[in-house]
Amino acid sequence: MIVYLVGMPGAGKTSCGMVWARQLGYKFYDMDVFIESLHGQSIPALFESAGESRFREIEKETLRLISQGNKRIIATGGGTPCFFDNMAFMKAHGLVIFLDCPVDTLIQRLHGSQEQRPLLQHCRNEEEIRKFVQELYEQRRPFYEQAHISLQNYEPQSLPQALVSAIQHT
Ligand SMILES: Nc1ncnc2c1ncn2[C@@H]1O[C@H](COP(=O)(O)OP(=O)(O)O)[C@@H](O)[C@H]1O
Ligand SMILES: O=C(O)C1=C[C@@H](OP(=O)(O)O)[C@@H](O)[C@H](O)C1
Ligand SMILES: [Mg+2]
Repeated sequence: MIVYLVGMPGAGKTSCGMVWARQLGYKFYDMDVFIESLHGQSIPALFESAGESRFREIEKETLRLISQGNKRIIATGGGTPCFFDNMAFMKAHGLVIFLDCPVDTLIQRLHGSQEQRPLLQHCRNEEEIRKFVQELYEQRRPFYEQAHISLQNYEPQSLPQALVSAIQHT
């Protein structure tokens, strides 16, 4: 079983995926980290040098590359399910979990971590982050909602029962 975590930047895909994988005895892969080591560049540097559309192609290739094997949790990037046929691909290859985090929480978490997140680099203050994140969320929600399971009120410290049950039943 491959478990894909999808959701907005700051939703906790990376932090939850790492801990839940350990608790399940699964391997953990973070797509952004994988891309960074494969290309020897940070995500912001890759956006800068190659541009977003090339990044999306790399992301698509990487998704296919790490979707081999079993017992792994993959933390995707926030945009992964929204480009090409990535969502259909993930649904066909495993269990897709939407980490559905309130926009207010996202804004709190993203404020101050803009350097690592190229999409937010143009935002000059909290108000601009709010507007950008709200619009992005509205635009992406139709993709995220195609996930097999949506989770709210999750945290890294507690492995969601819905995830455990879904794994047991497949
Ligand atoms: N309950 C929580 N669940 C997930 N992340 C949390 C929580 N509380 C605080 N955080 C923090 O929010 C940030 C989430 O970022 P990250 O895991 O990188 O998200 P993503 O990979 O979805 O962009 C981290 O700094 C993490 O420490
Ligand atoms: O939302 C996006 O389009 C992106 C989210 C990032 O990952 P996180 O969701 O882990 O921040 C990273 O893949 C890249 O900066 C683009
Ligand atoms: Mg992440």
